[in-house]
Amino acid sequence: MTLLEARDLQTRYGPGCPRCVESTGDRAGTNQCPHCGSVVACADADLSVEAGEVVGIVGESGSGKSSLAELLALERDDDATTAGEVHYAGHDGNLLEVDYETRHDLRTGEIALVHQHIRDGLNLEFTGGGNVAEKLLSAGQRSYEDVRARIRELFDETEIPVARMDDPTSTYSGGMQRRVQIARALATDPDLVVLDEPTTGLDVSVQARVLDMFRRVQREEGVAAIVVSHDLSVVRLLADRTLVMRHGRIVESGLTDRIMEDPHHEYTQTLINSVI
Ligand SMILES: Nc1ncnc2c1ncn2[C@@H]1O[C@H](COP(=O)(O)OP(=O)(O)OP(=O)(O)O)[C@@H](O)[C@H]1O
Repeated sequence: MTLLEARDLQTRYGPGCPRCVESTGDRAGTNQCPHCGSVVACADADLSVEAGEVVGIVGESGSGKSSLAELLALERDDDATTAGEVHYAGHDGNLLEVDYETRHDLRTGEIALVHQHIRDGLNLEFTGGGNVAEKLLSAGQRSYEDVRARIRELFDETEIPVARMDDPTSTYSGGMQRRVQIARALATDPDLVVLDEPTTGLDVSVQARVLDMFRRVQREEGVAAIVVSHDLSVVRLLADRTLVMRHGRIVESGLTDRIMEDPHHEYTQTLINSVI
């Protein structure tokens, strides 16, 4: 079953002009319009995600991965002008055009975003449990006991010591903070989790443990995911299918194994050679 289908997604920063899209992208070798100076962070982006599937988005810094991921996670950036369509199973119409309440319901229920920067996703002054509780409360849960029980379950699942749930999140290690973000994202049993650079700021050994944990939970829960990373090894570990972005465009897509073994685009070949 197709969970999410996106067509012609576009995010632009700046005033824009009629030539922005044709003057940027892979062939133009830039994401900045030479006529008006706007940055076309992503354009012409089509993709779909099946239920339970993991789709990776990889590309160098500035290639537009976060911009695309934010559109897919229904995150609004007031600095940006956006266009395109996002359709989601069980909902009519284009989700980029729905009212605030519908967007809020989707984002506290079915679609969860794990931000690249911890501070965008967590309040470090709250306890670890409090960060997860906030999400449960905004999704309508009211019983104190049920909320505490769910937090314990989620801490267990994401391998955070339950005994630390009432400690301020600022006292957690980087790996634990990332786990709290994931626990918070999973709290309302979403169908889709968007992970933006899940390994940012973590040591290599901690990265591996967080990714292994996420892979296990993702499979056990059957939740679909979009994983954004500049690091091909992250996408290789998690993603069934991969999209490669450059200068704000998807330049290659396919099964992750195929992309790794037989990359078609010159840029993908360079990315792969740089990690081998
Ligand atoms: N608020 C903003 N104002 C102006 N330009 C922006 C803004 N946010 C992003 N951009 C530009 O949009 C382009 C795409 O940025 P984006 O963050 O989506 O890329 P990315 O591939 O996720 O990069 P990174 O891995 O470094 O986060 C970049 O050129 C960036 O400078």
